[in-house]
Amino acid sequence: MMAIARPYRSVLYIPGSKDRALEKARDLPADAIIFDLEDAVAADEKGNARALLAETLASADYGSRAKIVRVNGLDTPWGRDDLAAFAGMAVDALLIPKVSSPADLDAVAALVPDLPLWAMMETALGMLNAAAIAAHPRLSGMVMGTNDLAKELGSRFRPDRLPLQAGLGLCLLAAKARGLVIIDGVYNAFKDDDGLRAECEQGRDMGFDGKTLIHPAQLAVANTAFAPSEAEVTLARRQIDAFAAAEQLGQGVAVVDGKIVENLHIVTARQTLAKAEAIAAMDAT
Ligand SMILES: CC(C)(COP(=O)(O)OP(=O)(O)OC[C@H]1O[C@@H](n2cnc3c(N)ncnc32)[C@H](O)[C@@H]1OP(=O)(O)O)[C@@H](O)C(=O)NCCC(=O)NCCSC(=O)C[C@H](O)C(=O)O
Ligand SMILES: [Mg+2]
Repeated sequence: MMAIARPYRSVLYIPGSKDRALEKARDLPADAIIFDLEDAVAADEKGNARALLAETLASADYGSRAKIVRVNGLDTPWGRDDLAAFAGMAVDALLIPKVSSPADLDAVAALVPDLPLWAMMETALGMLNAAAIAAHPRLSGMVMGTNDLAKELGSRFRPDRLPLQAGLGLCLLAAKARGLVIIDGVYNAFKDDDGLRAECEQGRDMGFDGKTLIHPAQLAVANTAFAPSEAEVTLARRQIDAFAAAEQLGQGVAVVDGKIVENLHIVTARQTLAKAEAIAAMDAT
């Protein structure tokens, strides 16, 4: 498993057609931005949004935020033109919607020789093929599309997301097995902070790197939920110190707060500290 090199606590969707939102995002505390040409843009706005976004990304400075463009699928009238417009741009990745099999990524990879690809995981077939999709050599990230997934499953929205757990778990396993970034789906009720917090906590507990968001008001909750807390950082330091002291005595196990600490826990502790440092560096920019 590969440690993530940059934080992805908050990944904000911005409709590529909304110039005010595109401008505002330059100053928002998002770790990454998904510039969306797919579902957030109406059919008769697709061409204008593509042109506006290409012009914006060529000229605007989004600082250290990761820049990801979600294109339309190749099975739509706009997919090919989207890929042509952004294949040579200085963005961090292209996000491909509704990826159901590695062949969907092959088709994009043939048209985009260089950029890393990310996959929207949001179809029933995509859940079943998650391991094969994650193994694609051009893939570096996955994003859960929980709205489309719920639509395909015919499931109801529940606070515990029980109907989605199988899909979330399969994609998480697939991504982690290949060292990919994996981001949880959106929380639609963008004025409900408590509901968002609960869903972020659930995603963090499961192992997601962060959450996709639809409104700036959701940033603070996600940034807090997916960062190591002060207590976690303090515990990580104490575990590292205690284990080092145990090793000095020729022992392979330490005890902290009544719990054993072995070498594997030190790996996690070091990852916690590395993540906290990466976040501090991000927040300082
Ligand atoms: C949800 C919204 C339509 C709400 O828009 P609005 O009513 O304009 O919100 P506010 O008036 O509260 O906005 C306040 C200011 O914030 C800016 N703003 C709003 N949203 C964003 C944003 N996403 N990024 C940046 N800035 C944003 C407004 O411009 C206002 O600025 P100011 O004028 O200075 O006050 C709207 O938030 C929205 O369109 N959100 C994005 C929706 C979207 O991207 N949907 C597609 C992705 S979700 C999806 O597809 C998931 C997946 O595929 C699945 O299947 O699950
Ligand atoms: Mg979707």
